Amino acid sequence: MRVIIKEDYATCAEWTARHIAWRISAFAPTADKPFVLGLPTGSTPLGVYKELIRLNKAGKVSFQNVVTFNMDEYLGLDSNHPQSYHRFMQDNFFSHIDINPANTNILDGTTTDPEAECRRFEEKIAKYGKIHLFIGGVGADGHIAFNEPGSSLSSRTRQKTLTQDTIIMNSRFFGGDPEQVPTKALTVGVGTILDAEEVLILASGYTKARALHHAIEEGINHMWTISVLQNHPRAIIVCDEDATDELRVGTVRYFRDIEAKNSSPY
Ligand SMILES: N[C@@H]1[C@@H](O)[C@H](O)[C@@H](COP(=O)(O)O)O[C@@H]1O
Repeated sequence: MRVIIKEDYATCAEWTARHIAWRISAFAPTADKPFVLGLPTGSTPLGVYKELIRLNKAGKVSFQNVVTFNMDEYLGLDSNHPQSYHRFMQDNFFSHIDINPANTNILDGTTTDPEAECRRFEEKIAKYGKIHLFIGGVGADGHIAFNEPGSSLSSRTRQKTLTQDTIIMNSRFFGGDPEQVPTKALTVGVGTILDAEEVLILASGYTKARALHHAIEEGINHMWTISVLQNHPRAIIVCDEDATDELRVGTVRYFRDIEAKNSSPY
C-alpha cells in the first residue's frame, strides 16, 4: 500500500487529479480500448473533480475514450433528485468535461428490481474486462462505497441498508434532517472494488483519522471495510495531515520517507 500524505485538502486533490490524468494518458485509450475509471461522490472528491475539469479544459487530459462506473446510488432517488448521485456527477463533473454520456454508468436508484440492476452493473464492468483505476472516499466508520461495517469483504454489487451513523453523517446534504436520507442504497461490493487494477482512496480531515488508523495500522477486519486495501496489490491512500491524526508518528514518518524517495512523473 502507498500512503501519500499531503499538507491539506487542496494538495491532495491536485495530486489525485494528476495521478488520474497521468494514468489515462499513459494508457492511450481508444474507442475500442477505453480506460475504465471507477468514481465516487461525497464532499471529499469535489476538489479532484474541479482539478480534472481544469486539466481537461487546458487540454492536458481527455475523457473521450474513458468509461466510468460510479460506486453507488441511493435507492429510491431518481436521477433528477438534487441529492441523487446521478445529479451530483452531472453537476460536479460530467457536464464540464468531454466525456460521452453513453460511457457513464451509475446504478439506477429507481429500479423495481435491485437484484437485476446490480447484476446488470457487474456484467457491464465484466464486459470491459476490469476497472483500471477505482477512486473512492471513506466514511468516518471506515466504509468504502456503501459497504458498511460488517459487509462481506468478498461482496459484489448489491443493495445495502445504511447504518444510522451514515444516515446522520449524510443528512447534512438533506437539510440536516436524517428522516430525509434514504435508508437503502445500491453499491458496488468490496470484492468489486478489489478487482480493480488500482484503487485510490481519498481521506481528508480529522473525522477520517480513526478510519485511517484501522486501514493502515490494524489488521483486515470487516468492521472497517477500508482495511481490505491491505490485500490489494496496488492500493493508494491519499490523505491530508489532519486525517493522519490517529496514526503513530513512526508510521507517518515511514510513509513520508518512502514517498520522498519515489520520483513522481507529476
Ligand atoms: N457512499 C459515500 C461514500 O462513497 C463516501 O466515501 C462517504 C464519505 O463522504 P465524504 O467524502 O462526504 O466524507 O460518503 C458516502 O457514504
